Parts: sequence; C-alpha cells; structure tokens
Amino acid sequence: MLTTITIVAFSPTGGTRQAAVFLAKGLAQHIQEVDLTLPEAHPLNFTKEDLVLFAGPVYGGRIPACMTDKLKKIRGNQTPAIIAAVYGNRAYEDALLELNDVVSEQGFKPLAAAALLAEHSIIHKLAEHRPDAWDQACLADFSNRILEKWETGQREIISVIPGSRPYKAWKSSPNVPVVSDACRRCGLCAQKCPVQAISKNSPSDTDPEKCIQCMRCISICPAHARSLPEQVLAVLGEHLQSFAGLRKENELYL
Ligand SMILES: Cc1cc2nc3c(=O)[nH]c(=O)nc-3n(C[C@H](O)[C@H](O)[C@H](O)COP(=O)(O)O)c2cc1C
Repeated sequence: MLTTITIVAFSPTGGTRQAAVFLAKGLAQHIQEVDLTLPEAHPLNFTKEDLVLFAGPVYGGRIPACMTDKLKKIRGNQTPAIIAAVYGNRAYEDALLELNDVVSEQGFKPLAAAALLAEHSIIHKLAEHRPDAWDQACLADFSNRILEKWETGQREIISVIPGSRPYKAWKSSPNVPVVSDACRRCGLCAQKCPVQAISKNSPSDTDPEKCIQCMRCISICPAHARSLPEQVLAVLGEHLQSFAGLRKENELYL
C-alpha cells in the first residue's frame, strides 16, 4: 500500500467519485480529494513523488469541456497518474483517450487507465446502483495489479487506450431543467452548479448557453423541485432503451 493518493474528480451526481474512491482505497492508506465539481478554479502543482487519480464522467463519449478547462490549471512534474472515465452503460468512446491526452499534456504520466461503470445520471435504469459490490471487488483486484506494477518501477501504460483522434464532436442540448412550485428558492442549486448556469436571485432561471445538463441541481435539490422536461426524458429513455438490459463490465488497462 502507498501512503497517500490524491483523487481529482469532476462528479456532479457522485457516481464518478464513488468509483474513484473504490479504486483509491486499494492503493493508499490516505485519500486526499480535489473536487473539480465546485464552481471555483483549482490551480495546483504536483511533484514526481505524488500519485494522482483523475476521474471524470463521460458525456456524449467525451470528457466534459468544463472539466478539461479545470484540468488545464493543474500541473504535474512527471507525476505518476491513474485515469478513469466513468460512464453510464452506453459507451465511453473517446473519453478515456481524451483524459489521457489532457493530463499528459499537463505533465502527468498515466500508468494505468480504467473505463468504469456508474449509474446513468439521467436515465437511472442504466447501470442502476453501480458501482456495486462486484465492481468494488474488481477495483480492489485492479489496485493490487497497479501496486505490483508500481513496485517493479514501471511507469507507463502498456496497453493501447481505446478511442480515436480527432475526438467525437460534442453535441450540446438546449434542454435545461424545469422548476416546479415546490422550489423554496434556497439557492443551493445556484451555489453548487459547476458552471454557474443558475441565477442566484431567481433559481428557476437556468442559462441554456451555460448549462451542461450534468443533473447536479436535480440530484441535490432538497425540495425535489427540479427535473428535465418529461418529453426529453421520454425521448432519451427510448434512445437508450437497448442499453438498459445489459451489464457492461469495467475495462482496465495497465
Ligand atoms: C450530459 C450527459 C451525457 C452523458 N453521456 C453519456 C455517454 O455518452 N455514455 C454513457 O455511457 N453515459 C453517459 N452519461 C452518463 C454518465 O456518464 C454517468 O452517469 C456518470 O457516472 C455520471 O457521473 P456523476 O455521477 O459523477 O455525475 C451521460 C450523462 C450526462 C449527464
């Protein structure tokens, strides 16, 4: 076991963080966390002696652009890293490769990579309740394999990471959450929105230009007043129907 690992994660509804914690627990006694989901920027520097686990959710086969922007404020100095793209049972496409490229550009040396499953934050029946006990066991085993590699002094990913360049084009959606009468205007959604898309004075106003549909405001609203429009959910549910009945497994690269 290593002494300390730092998780740097963007996790609007918690699935990405949960998967990262399962992996990190098998690697080090102490876990430090840098939460890129908070609206503030995080200029940070790491050294050769650190180990950093970068974890991001997959949106449309990519890493969210706002996460990439925040990663560009973090510098490594040949710092060993592990990368994880966490997706909701459809596909991760170019996200893991993109995460690899961004952190490498910032001075990190990825030595292991993983495409992990977590409950789909919009269509919850996909990968429902994951990561689960089986995922946890798989990640514990993967941690051991990473530690074995670490002890031999190898510091590079051997396998090819799936994905292609140029990355898949990101298609934005104009659909923002709708707000019901249950809203108490407490402002928590505006405070926690990673991209500051929600008006602090009028929380029912969400800027469609800024909103990334990350579902954070919906998942944290204490009054359950926010949701995606029913029609949007119906279309998306239909589109993703074929991924609901199957169980994809974590893909691990060393
Ligand atoms: C806007 C958006 C786009 C998504 N696109 C994909 C996708 O392309 N493939 C997939 O399998 N899951 C997709 N998902 C599901 C998320 O990748 C998955 O639920 C992830 O675990 C969410 O992370 P979080 O719980 O840390 O917010 C998407 C979710 C959102 C909100």
